[in-house]
Amino acid sequence: MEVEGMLAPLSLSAKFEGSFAYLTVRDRLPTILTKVIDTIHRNKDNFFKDYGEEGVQAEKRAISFLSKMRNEMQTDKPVLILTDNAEDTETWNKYMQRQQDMMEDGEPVSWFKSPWLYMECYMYRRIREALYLSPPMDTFDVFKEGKTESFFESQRAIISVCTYLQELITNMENMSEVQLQEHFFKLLQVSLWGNKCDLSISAGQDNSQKSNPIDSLPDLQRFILVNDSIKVWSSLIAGKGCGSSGMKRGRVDIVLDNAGFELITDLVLADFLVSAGLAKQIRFHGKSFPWFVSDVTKQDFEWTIMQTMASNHKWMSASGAQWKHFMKDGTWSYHDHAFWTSPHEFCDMPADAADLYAMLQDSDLILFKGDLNYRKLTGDRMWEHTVRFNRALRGFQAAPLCSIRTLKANVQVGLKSGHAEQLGREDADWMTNGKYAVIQFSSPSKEH
Ligand SMILES: O=P(O)(O)OC[C@@]1(O)O[C@H](CO)[C@@H](O)[C@@H]1O
Ligand SMILES: [Mn+2]
Repeated sequence: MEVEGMLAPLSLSAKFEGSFAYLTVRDRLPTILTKVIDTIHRNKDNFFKDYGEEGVQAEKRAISFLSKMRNEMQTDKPVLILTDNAEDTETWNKYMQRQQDMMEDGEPVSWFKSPWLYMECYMYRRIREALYLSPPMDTFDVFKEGKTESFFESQRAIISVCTYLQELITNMENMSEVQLQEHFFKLLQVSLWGNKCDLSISAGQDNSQKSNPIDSLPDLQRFILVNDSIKVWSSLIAGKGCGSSGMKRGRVDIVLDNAGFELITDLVLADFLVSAGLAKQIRFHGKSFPWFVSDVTKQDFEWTIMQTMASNHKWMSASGAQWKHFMKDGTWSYHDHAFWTSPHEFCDMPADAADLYAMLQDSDLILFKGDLNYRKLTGDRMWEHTVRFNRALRGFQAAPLCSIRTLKANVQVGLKSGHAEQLGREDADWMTNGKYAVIQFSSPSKEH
């Protein structure tokens, strides 16, 4: 799928001392691991209550696996193959071989020498392995507490977006296309800024939404570096038209990122798309095991809808009830695939997850939420900032797609000449502090 004659730039890596990748592997990842160990330890009594002595042994075993990994990471030991014989174990081990083949002078793949994207994903897969090898703890979500807290701490913001949605739906019939478009732009931005609330960048510290998200939009506008909303709108309108001619069916795929407030903003956006007739079907894609601290799993997805329904706020519970209904009648569906919890760049998808690629190809629009998805779309590489987004996708063109992301890693393409330099002068951390954002669109019909 790679465009001929153009090599991809180097991967971001902790081998570049002082870089954000380096600081993440040196500081943030061990902090996250320590919190994971602490969470498991704090739940010891519960494991005993549920499983007796077997539960206590499992707790010890999991903690010992995780402490060992923390030590390997901090002393830059070679990365180990996975031994848990899960559905994706072989793929992961093959990927390690691929990385090994790319190492200079046959040096072993290791935490501080290999691509950051790979090593960070690998840490979450190893957490999974530690639990998998410690039954009956294999289904325990070490990040559940944090995700639940972040949901409850964003209650007021959740109520305000649900109220906004319900008022919008009540008045929708009399709205012109221009008015609908305006509301779409607003909800897309609410979903964009929802991405500030991830728990990986804050190493698990509270990062919930406190202010009214709709009121904050005008002040935040100037932090959106690229805003392709109008192109996203056009592709929705085009998808709608195709439905009647029997081509595509008004399908929108949302590749989810974080649970908590961000997930609510995605559900509100999805509800709006269906209620306004801009989409007939929404497919949500989540993770098949706990990932990057706050990412959505099936359990989180279902829990969030149930909690929203159970609220004693009228508009919040009405939203939850509507979402449950969408799930029940198939208008909405939830999917997971091992590829989303793999270390692959998305340009690998046609070769490494052909079934998922084929599924995405019948979408009218794919919305990729969050920073990690942007890193995987662009391969987490040191692209020049002026390189076009289409080029950085390196052939990943399943369908029209849009990345909605606050910047939390040193990769950003598609900027005008001079823009990155200006940002660098104003704010040295512009690429990693989550203050800036992009809504970046790419369509397969455009040349690379
Ligand atoms: O994908 P998300 O939730 O927007 O961000 C996840 C993330 O915060 O985790 C890493 C830090 O550990 C960052 O590089 C990355 O941006
Ligand atoms: Mn995330």
